[in-house]
Amino acid sequence: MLKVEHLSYEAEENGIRRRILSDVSFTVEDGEMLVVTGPNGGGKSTAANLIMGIETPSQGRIWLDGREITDMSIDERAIEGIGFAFQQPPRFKGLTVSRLLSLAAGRELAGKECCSLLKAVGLCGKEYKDREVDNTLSGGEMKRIEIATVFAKKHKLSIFDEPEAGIDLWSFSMLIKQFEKMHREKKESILLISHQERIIRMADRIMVIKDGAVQKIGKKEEMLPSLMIGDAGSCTCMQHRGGAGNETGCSDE
Ligand SMILES: Nc1ncnc2c1ncn2[C@@H]1O[C@H](COP(=O)(O)OP(=O)(O)OP(=O)(O)O)[C@@H](O)[C@H]1O
Repeated sequence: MLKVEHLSYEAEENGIRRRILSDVSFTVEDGEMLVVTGPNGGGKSTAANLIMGIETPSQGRIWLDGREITDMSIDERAIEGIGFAFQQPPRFKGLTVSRLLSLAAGRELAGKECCSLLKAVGLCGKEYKDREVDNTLSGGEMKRIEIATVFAKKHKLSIFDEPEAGIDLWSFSMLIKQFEKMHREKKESILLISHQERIIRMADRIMVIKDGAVQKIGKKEEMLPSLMIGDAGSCTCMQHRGGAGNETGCSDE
């Protein structure tokens, strides 16, 4: 279980300190899917970055399975069992996709394993596994490879920051199936940041972050009616309705 207590974050911009996140507390229970939504600039990614250790909180504490991780590095948190898919994934020139997946898995993956991870995100393994993780990959391809790196290993908590961003409808449908499978198996907790209705509807609980604070948190059934009429502070969750299912057309599994 993830427990976040009284998390605050301040950043300096042009010499002025600005409070980005203010007294945010919540939990993600074992096997639970918590979807975080809310208006742009509300502080969702900042909260995720603080959990992963990418940013340091000015106040507050974080625990994973009863162990405090607040002062741990990103690497230590990864070892503790947190997986993270960035909103804007970094690129690594000189590294192949299969090498990146092996690094993420923590062991050397066979070609077939790489192909099946890539297939799960709608990419043809044969075409992509030997490509470099550099600027030659499109934004959507990069995003899907990043998500595959999280699928490469079992975590206690997997965090996905707007997995839908830049992804076409067909690949999105495949992605949804993967999230549904993960959720059904309940082997790990999932924190998903999203504006997408289909993702929001998968949640056990929904949390709305607005103006750097938790505006609302509750069970999906209680939260959905107000979200769907835009009561959550111009929540944009109805913008992107997922498309029809499709396969990669890849025969390498
Ligand atoms: N290091 C920083 N320095 C200055 N401002 C920052 C910093 N990090 C975040 N911010 C600001 O904090 C606010 C929250 O940003 P954040 O990326 O967490 O929002 P978000 O809810 O994830 O938004 P979106 O839905 O658009 O992805 C934004 O106004 C952003 O510009």
